[in-house]
Amino acid sequence: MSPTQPLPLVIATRESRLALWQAEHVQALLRARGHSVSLLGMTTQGDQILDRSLSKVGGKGLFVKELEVALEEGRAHIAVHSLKDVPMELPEGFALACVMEREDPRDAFVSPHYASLDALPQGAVVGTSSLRRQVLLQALRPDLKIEPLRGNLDTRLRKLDDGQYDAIVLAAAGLKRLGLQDRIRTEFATTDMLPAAGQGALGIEIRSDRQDLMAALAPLAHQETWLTVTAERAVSRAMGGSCSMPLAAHGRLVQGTLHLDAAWGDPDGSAPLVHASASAPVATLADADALGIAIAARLRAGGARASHPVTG
Ligand SMILES: NCc1[nH]cc(CCC(=O)O)c1CC(=O)O
Repeated sequence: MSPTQPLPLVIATRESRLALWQAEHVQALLRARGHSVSLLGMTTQGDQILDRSLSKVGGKGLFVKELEVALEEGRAHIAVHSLKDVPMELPEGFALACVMEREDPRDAFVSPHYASLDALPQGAVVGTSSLRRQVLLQALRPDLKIEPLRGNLDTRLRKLDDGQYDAIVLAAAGLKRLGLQDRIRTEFATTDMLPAAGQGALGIEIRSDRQDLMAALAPLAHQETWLTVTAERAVSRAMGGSCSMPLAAHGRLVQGTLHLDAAWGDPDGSAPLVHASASAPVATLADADALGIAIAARLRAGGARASHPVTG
């Protein structure tokens, strides 16, 4: 029943449990469409450098570069990424073939002893290496001590269980995909912890000269998610997006109207974030991109900082 020619496909993937889950998820969907699909596991620099924050060593691209080399050399045909880790502009010669349906985009509060952020004692230690999470946590609870936390999901949970932190903040999506939803004590409201652009969504990257693959992957696309994350990523791109500044962007598509909230701040994370929101009817990726760019202009116009959200 496959509308396109069955293809032998190789998926390049990182070897963390979450990356493998995501690659196997895509493998199963493609197999169900008649393609024969194998996995090529690889380690990226992002997996190896665990002692420094990503913003200091080169950012998101560290998780995708080795996979792109495998695509370039023809050892693999597609790479499955957490969209949150994919740089806003792909290198020349690569394209996003599609974006798949989003898992829960929220951040999760994870702690062995405390039920929520509010339940943490004064001065408790919370682990996160994300500048966005750090600044948003500090806005909610200025007394908390934020400590760096790197590594894949299992590593981060182990460090929490070892007692190095009172609590950590993780994407709900990763925990749910790995069946670890029981570790979630509470999910943050997106109004308290505005998610990262693309959080919870998967993207499939290919070489842009492989239009034949585009056709095979098109059925895996989820149009609502694609529109939403395109707007979120446009904010990030227009703000010069990298993980060396705190940036959040979260969209919700309701009956054809995209409601987009965004926030950003200083690279040193010392000031409260500037917020902006806007809504517009969105039917195409170009519409979504334009809304993201408009919000970015508002964020810039918000000046260095504003304590109240700029809405409209
Ligand atoms: N930065 C690492 C990363 N990349 C994607 C996810 C989670 C899953 C997702 O957002 O799709 C995570 C872990 C986390 O932030 O807790």
